[in-house]
Amino acid sequence: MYIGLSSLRIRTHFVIPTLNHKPKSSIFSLLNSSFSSMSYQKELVAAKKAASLAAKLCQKVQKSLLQSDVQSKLDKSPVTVADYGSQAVVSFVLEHELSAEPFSLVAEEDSGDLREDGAQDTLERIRVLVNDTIASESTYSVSPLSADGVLAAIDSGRSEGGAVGRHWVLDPIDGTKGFVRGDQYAIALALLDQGRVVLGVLACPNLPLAPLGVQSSAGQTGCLFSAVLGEGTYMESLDGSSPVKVNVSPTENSEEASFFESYEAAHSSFDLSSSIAKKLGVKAPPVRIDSQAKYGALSRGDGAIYLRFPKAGYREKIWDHAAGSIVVTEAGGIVSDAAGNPLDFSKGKYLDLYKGIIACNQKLMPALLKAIQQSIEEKAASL
Ligand SMILES: Nc1ncnc2c1ncn2[C@@H]1O[C@H](COP(=O)(O)O)[C@@H](OP(=O)(O)O)[C@H]1O
Ligand SMILES: [Mg+2]
Ligand SMILES: [Mg+2]
Ligand SMILES: [Mg+2]
Repeated sequence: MYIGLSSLRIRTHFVIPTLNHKPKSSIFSLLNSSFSSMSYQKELVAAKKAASLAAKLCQKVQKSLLQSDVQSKLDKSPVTVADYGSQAVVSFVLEHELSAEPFSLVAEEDSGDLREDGAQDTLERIRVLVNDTIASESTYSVSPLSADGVLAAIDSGRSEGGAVGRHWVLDPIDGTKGFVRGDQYAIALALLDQGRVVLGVLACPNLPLAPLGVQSSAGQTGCLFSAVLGEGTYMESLDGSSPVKVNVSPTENSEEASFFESYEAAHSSFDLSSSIAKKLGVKAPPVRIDSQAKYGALSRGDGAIYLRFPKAGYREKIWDHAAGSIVVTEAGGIVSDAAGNPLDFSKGKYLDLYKGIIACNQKLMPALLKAIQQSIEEKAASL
């Protein structure tokens, strides 16, 4: 359903059926039921194991990060030995655990820079990290990976994804800038089936188990979020605890809704989000944290809204949102572009979207879409 709002056609995404809120009969419910009859239990176990092991590697590196561990990619963004190591570990675990299935992985990193002259020491550091991490998992009795084996594991993430078949989608460290700063980051792994996200796992080693803003006595950190289509979202400790079901904030009152955005000002327009928050009457200041840890925190109701408005021309990648989006939708939330259109993960590595990405519960969405459109129009008029 669409409603006209100014010149833009806004999709009232809040009535588009999700598995939790499906109408009695529609093409969507038929589609959903055919997906929900499938079991992804084996894939879920493998994904949780892969993300948890990769998190171990990242935690070890973050504790004693060396200057030489951080490099710059061609686009000037940072990459570390932990990004590469995490990608190799996830790729190894998935292939090992799911060896009977065809394997396709769309992942952020590739081995190009590690094959350059002068990268041998960095590659050796990654090789040792990867082998130590795999050896720490007692169920694997495999011989250590060679440098070529590590490069091959990283490069098995070269798939383009798409609308046909199954594809894993991996961000080995989402929020590398946060990781380097010692702040939040996430290992984000999702599974696409026929272009749709059907499973997502987010390992957030620095996220407190207690809600943000609430001091727990133990102050334990390290959360693992997991979601399967139609089965809800669960959170457990990365150290191992029973998963608990989580839900997005139920608030209908936008004045009491706090919102998340990037820590990095270059990743999202803070001006736009501030104008939107003002229109909604939001009283709390923005909660700025790195990575898809924002989706995890939103899924358990720590805040009620996520706003992300990259600069014009920036193209969002599927690995930055696939796992986070299902973690939020299975917790009862909605994730869409700034016009209310659902995110389409079936088009390869990139997401085509209007202005940005937003998330909140169903009740807040109409007011949020209206505030966004008004703020965008005001900004355009002031230029
Ligand atoms: N100019 C830009 N605008 C929006 N996102 C950007 C960006 N430059 C990089 N990013 C993405 O923002 C991600 C981090 O998101 P956040 O701001 O929520 O922490 C990065 O993931 P990586 O750290 O995996 O490269 C990167 O993909
Ligand atoms: Mg990156
Ligand atoms: Mg990322
Ligand atoms: Mg990354």
